[in-house]
This record gives sequence, C-alpha cells and structure tokens, in this order.
Amino acid sequence: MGCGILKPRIVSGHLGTLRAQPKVSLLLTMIFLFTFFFYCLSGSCCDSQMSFGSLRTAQPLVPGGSAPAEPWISGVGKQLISEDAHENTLPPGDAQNTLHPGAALLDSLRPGTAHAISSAKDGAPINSLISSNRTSDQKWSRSPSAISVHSSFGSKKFPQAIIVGVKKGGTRALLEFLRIHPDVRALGAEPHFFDRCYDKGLEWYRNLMPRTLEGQITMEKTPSYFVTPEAPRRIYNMSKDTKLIVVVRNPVTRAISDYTQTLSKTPSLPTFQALAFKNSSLGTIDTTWSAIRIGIYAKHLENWLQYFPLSKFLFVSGERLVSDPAGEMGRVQDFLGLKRVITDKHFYFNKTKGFPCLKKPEGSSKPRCLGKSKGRPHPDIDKTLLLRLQDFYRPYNMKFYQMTGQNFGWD
Ligand SMILES: Nc1ncnc2c1ncn2[C@@H]1O[C@H](COP(=O)(O)OS(=O)(=O)O)[C@@H](OP(=O)(O)O)[C@H]1O
Repeated sequence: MGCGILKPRIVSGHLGTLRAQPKVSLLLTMIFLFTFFFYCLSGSCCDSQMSFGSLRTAQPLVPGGSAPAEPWISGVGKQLISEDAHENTLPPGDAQNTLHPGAALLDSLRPGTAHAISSAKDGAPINSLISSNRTSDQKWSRSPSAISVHSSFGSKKFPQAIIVGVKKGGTRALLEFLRIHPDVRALGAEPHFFDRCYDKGLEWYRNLMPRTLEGQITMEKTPSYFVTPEAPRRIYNMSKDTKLIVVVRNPVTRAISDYTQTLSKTPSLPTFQALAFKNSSLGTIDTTWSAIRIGIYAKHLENWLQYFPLSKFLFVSGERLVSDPAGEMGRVQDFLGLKRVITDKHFYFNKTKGFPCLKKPEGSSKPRCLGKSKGRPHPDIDKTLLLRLQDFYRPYNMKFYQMTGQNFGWD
C-alpha cells in the first residue's frame, strides 16, 4: 500500500479542513523550529541551560547589593577554594588520589567533562565530580564553544605564567579577573606544587592543568611560592621562560589581613600586638611570625632574582587592583602578551562588598563578587603599633621599590 491511496482519502473526506491540517501543522512546526533556531543563535538557548544549572546551586545575594554573596568559586568547588590561601590548597595527601588519576580517567573516558573539571574554579576533588551530576552542571554552565572546543581538544601544558604571590595580596581577584580572558586557562585551586607537592613530579603537576589550545596561556596561582626558598629554582628547572606575577600590597595591611584570616579560624588567637612583637610591648618586631616575614618583599625577591631576570616579573599593585582593576588588568594583559580584552566594562563597584566585582565572571552570565573570605573587616589595631610596623617595613619597602623600579606608595 503506497502513499497514493492515503492522499485521495483525505482529499475526498467530508471534512474539507482535513486537507489543510498537515500543512498547518507543518507550518507550525517550521515556525517553532525557526524560532528555536534563532533563539539559540542569539545565545539565549545556552543561558537557559545555564540558569537551569545554576538553579541547582542557588546563590544568595549580597545583602543590599546586586551581586551574589557566593564566591566566583561556586558549587562543589567551594570545598577547596572558598576560604583563603590555606583552603585553596589541594591537600598533598589527597591530591594524588583524587586529581591525577581522576583527571587522567576523565581525559581518556569522558572528554566532554574533562574541561569542566580541570577548569573548575575550585579544584574540587575529581572523584566527587565523576560521581555527581555536578559534571553536567559544570558542563552546561559554560558557553557551547567552551564545551565543544576545550573539552575535546588541546593539551595539558606546564603553566607559562604563575601568580607566585603574595598571600593576601589580591591573588584570587587577579586570577578570577584573568579567567574571563578567552586566551587564559587557569587552574582554580592552588596546587602548591613548588612548595609542598614537588615530590609528586612534574608530570603530576602538568596533569592538573586545564587543556589549552594553541595560543592560550596556562596559569595557576599559589601565593606561598613567593616565600618558598626552593620555588624559584624549581620553577626555573621547569622552564626558565615562566612569567611570574607578584601581587603586592602594603605589608602592614597585608599582615593584618593575614592575621584576620587566622583569627577567623582560631578565635582564641592572641592579639595582633602579642604576635607581632617579641615582648608584647612595642619592642622588637617578631620576624619569625609569618604574617610579618611575608611582607619583607625585598628579601624574598632577592632569592628569585638569582634565577630569573626582572623582565620575567610583573608586580601588580594590590591596592590598584581594587581602585582601578581595569588599569591594572591592562598591564597584566600586556605582560602576558594578550590582547586587551578585559577592560572597564567588565567591572562594577559593589558598594556592599566594598570591592570591584565582575559583571560576567567566566562561565556565568550573572555578576559575581569574591566570597566572604575576601574583603573581611579587619580588627582595629592601635595607631602606635601601626606606625611602628610602618617604620619597620619602610627600609624594606624602599629597597623593593628600587629593585622593581616601581613605587607602590606605601610610605
Ligand atoms: N575584587 C576584590 N574582591 C575582594 N577582595 C579583593 C578584591 N581585590 C583585592 N582583594 C583583596 O584580596 C585580599 C585577599 O588576597 P588573596 O586573594 O591573595 O588571598 S589568599 O592569599 O588567596 O588567601 C583581600 O584581603 P582582605 O580585605 O584582608 O580580606 C582583599 O582586600
């Protein structure tokens, strides 16, 4: 029985409208398909998938502000990244069991998910991503080009640029700002390879990296590298061409920020004054306390300069990263040889947060500020004590300005 018999039956049917029905439904289908096609072309299609994904990880708003309070590091990622340098760490013990085999497994078995995981802002344990729906959430939270291109192609390379310091300088903000650049692919978590995990070997390290295409830069940030005596030599041995970015901030404010972070975890911590001075009066400053020692930038830089020439460094002002993020990002992009894509239009100042935030962070269409652990209120420190610390740092700051050829205006 062919189509010929069916056709006359419909035509000869007593309901004349039957003849029109297939055409109408065909027309409606066409209209629907065209509408959907153009909807997708405009990008709205991905947005809807994005919001579907993000619905699962509801993000509260900053009180009184327009941006969500959640950090850019969202979802499962928060397990590793959300808090601070300490918590941004891939625990040395866990790292090999979770990241390396997991990443390898994903690369070989599920290329479509490898990108989402390796580029997760958080460096969430790979195992948890494999076994949860998060994988697909993360996948859909990205633009389609990112999914199809990055996930299946490219290769894992050693980072060509590393944010090596300094702790509490603004390193997270810098990395998250950089991540919106299409030619930057960065590991979200701090791998701590050159300080704590070096014995895992370079291949382990490379395997942590997100895949990159030709022309893209692989990056990571671990602020403790700057004060690790072995780090310069180890990085040099990986590649003497590595570009090194150091975000520096007034060492007095940095020390207080460091203290504030520890205090948030250990409320019984002695006062800042008790820790900063050897005999609790405003006597000798205790340079064995890491919060103080880290801020002697000139000393740490001397060690680095034994391996790398100054031209391999970019010193970013932590203060300007807050007051003029676009300007500072311009310098960073130039240093990395990138097209100036990140500009003023990517930032807005969130009054509630008191910091610049991104209008569209990587992988999201919504504005986002850094999390609660960034921009914490600092405890009040006695003015005399502050002046004493400022005096202490002054000669080191001067030396640092001289070495870098930049005046950061801390004095
Ligand atoms: N845009 C934006 N949003 C929030 N916070 C910002 C931003 N830019 C710089 N900062 C400053 O970054 C400080 C934290 O520095 P790090 O990210 O280097 O800290 S860490 O070492 O990774 O823990 C953090 O220090 P605290 O203010 O002491 O919390 C901030 O002052």
